[in-house]
Amino acid sequence: MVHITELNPARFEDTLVNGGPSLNLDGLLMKPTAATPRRLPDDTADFHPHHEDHLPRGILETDDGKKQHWFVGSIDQGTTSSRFLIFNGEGDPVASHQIEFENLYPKSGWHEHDPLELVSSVEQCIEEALRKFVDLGYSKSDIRSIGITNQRETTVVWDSNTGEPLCNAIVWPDTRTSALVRELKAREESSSLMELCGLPLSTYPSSVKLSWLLQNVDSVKQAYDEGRLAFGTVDSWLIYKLNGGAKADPPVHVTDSTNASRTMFMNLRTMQYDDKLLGFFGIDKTKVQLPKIVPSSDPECFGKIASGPLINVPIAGCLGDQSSALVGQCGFSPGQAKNTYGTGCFLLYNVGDEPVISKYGLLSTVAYDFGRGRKPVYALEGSIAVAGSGVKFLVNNFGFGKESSEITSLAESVPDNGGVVFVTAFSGLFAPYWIDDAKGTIFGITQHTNKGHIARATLEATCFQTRAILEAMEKDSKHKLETLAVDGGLSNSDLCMQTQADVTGIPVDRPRMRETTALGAAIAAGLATGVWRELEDLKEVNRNGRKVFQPQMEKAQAERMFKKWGKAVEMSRGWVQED
Ligand SMILES: Nc1ncnc2c1ncn2[C@@H]1O[C@H](COP(=O)(O)OP(=O)(O)O)[C@@H](O)[C@H]1O
Ligand SMILES: O=P(O)(O)OC[C@H](O)CO
Repeated sequence: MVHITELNPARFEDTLVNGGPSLNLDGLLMKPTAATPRRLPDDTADFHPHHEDHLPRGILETDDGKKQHWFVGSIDQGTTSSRFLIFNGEGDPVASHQIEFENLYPKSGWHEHDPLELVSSVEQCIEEALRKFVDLGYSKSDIRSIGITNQRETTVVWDSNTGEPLCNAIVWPDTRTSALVRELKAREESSSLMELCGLPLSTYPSSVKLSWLLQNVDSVKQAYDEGRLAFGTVDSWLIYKLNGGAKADPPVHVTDSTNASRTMFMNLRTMQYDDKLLGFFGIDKTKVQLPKIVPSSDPECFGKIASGPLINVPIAGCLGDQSSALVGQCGFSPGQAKNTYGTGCFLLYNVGDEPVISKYGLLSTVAYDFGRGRKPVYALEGSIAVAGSGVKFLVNNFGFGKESSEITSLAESVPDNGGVVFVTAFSGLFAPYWIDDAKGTIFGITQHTNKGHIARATLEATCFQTRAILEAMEKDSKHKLETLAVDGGLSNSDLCMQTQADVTGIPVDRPRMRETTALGAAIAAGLATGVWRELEDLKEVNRNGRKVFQPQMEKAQAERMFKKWGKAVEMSRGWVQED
C-alpha cells in the first residue's frame, strides 16, 4: 500500500508562493515512503520495457532483467491556471506546480487568453515541478511519457509560416458570437447539425468562434486567403508549440477526438471532419489548416517535447479536460458519471460505444478514444458555463473575500439563502436550458439580504443546474444515477457538495486526490507507453479516502427550492434580445 499524505484542503486556493502567481498544490502530494522507492540506480538509456504479471503497476522490467519505476507527467491547461503533475504507477501525484494566468475580459461578454502566456505558463510549471521531483531523489529520465489535458472549445489561430498567434484565443464561455449564432440558427440546415456532431448550435463550440474571427479580424482573414491560417483548440496549440512550432520538421498539428468533438466540425461516428459541418460554417478546408484527428492515447502521433528539461520525452496522451476527469475517476463502464466543478461545471455520463443524441438539452461527446483496436467511448454531457467562475466573480469583482474558500465561509454564515436566487447566466445559460438571451440575474433581494445570502445563492446555482441536468440525463438514458462522483476546485467546498447531495437527493462521492483531470491525461499517456497495460490495471487508482455526502435535507424543502430556481430561470430570459 502506498501512503498519501493528508490533503491540504486549501490547495486550489489563490495561495501565492514565493511572491509569484503560482499556487500551492504540495498538500496533495505523496511523499516517498518505503513502499514507493526512489528511482533505482541502474537506470538504462536503451530500454525496451515489458510487463511481467508479478510486477506492480508502473514498474517495468527491462530486457536485461532490471526493474524500473516509471512516472508519467501530465500538463493540465485549464481556464484559470496551468499545472504540471508527475504521477507514479499507483496513480498518485509525487510532484507538481500550478500557475494562474491572466483572464482577459476586454468587453462585456468577451473572454480571451494570450496563447503565448498559455505556453509559457505550461513550460514554467514543467520546470518547477521537475525541480521538486528531482529534489525528492528521482530523475528526469524516470518520466516515461507526458499527457496533455486542456480547457475545450477555446479557439487559437496562428500563422503556419511563423508559428505565432494571429490574435488572442477566444475562450469557451465568450458570447461575442451571439448575433452570428442567431443568424445561423435561422438557416434551415441548422436543425440537422446536432445529429452529426452531437452539439447544439450556440456560442459555445469552436466553429462559431472561428467563423467570427474570419469575419471580424483582418489578419485572420488574410492568412486564410493566403493559405497560412492554422486553427486549433488549446491541445493542438500546446502540442504544436511543445514540438517546436513552425521550426519542427515537420510541424506537429494534431488534436485528439475528444477535443475535436467540441469544435462542431467533427462527425461523431466517423471521427473525421465532416464537409457538411465545415460548409455550414463557411470553412473552406483547403484554406485553413485543421489539426489531424487522432486517438487520445498513442505513443507517436503527438510527437516529442522539443526543448527544455523534458526534451525528447514523448507526448503520448491527450484528452479534453472533462473527458480526462471521467478517465481519472475511472468511469470506464456505461452508466458511470462524474461532475467536475471548475470554472464551469460539466457532468459526463458514459453511454458506451454508440453515441446517444440527446432530446433533452444535453450534448453528445467523445468520452475517450484509446485507439489500438479499442472502440471509442461516448458520453452524454451536461455543461454549465458558470461554477467556480461565479465564486471568483464575487471575490474579484465585488471583494466578497480574498480567496475562493471565503465564499464558502460567507455562505456558511447564514442558515439559508434568505429567499435569494442567483441565475449565474454570465454566458447565457448552457445545459439543459440553452437560453442565449439570458444574463446573470439575482432575484429575491430585500433589506434582509446580506453577502452571506448572495454567496450561498451563488453556490446553489451550480447545484440546481446540475439537478436539471441529471433530470435530463435520466430521460435520455432511462437510467437513474445512484451516486454522483465529483471533483474540481469548487468541489473543495463541503457546503457546496452537501447542497448538491440535498438538492439532487443522491449521495455525492468526492475523491481525496481531486486532480482527476490531470490523472486522466497521465492514464492516456501511460497506457500508450506501457506504464499500464489495460484499464483493469487502474481499478485501485484513486479509490482510498473518498468522502461521501449523504442527502440530509427534507425532500419537500429541496423540491420547493428547485421549483423557485426554475421560476428564476424563466424570468432571466430575454435580456439581450434588442442587442
Ligand atoms: N474552497 C473553495 N470554495 C469555493 N470555490 C473554490 C474553492 N477552491 C477553489 N474554488 C474554485 O474552483 C475554481 C478552480 O477550479 P479548477 O478545477 O482549478 O478550475 P479550472 O480547471 O477551470 O481552472 C475557481 O473558480 C475557484 O473559485
Ligand atoms: O475550465 P474548466 O475546468 O471549467 O473546463 C472548461 C471546459 O473544458 C469547457 O468546455
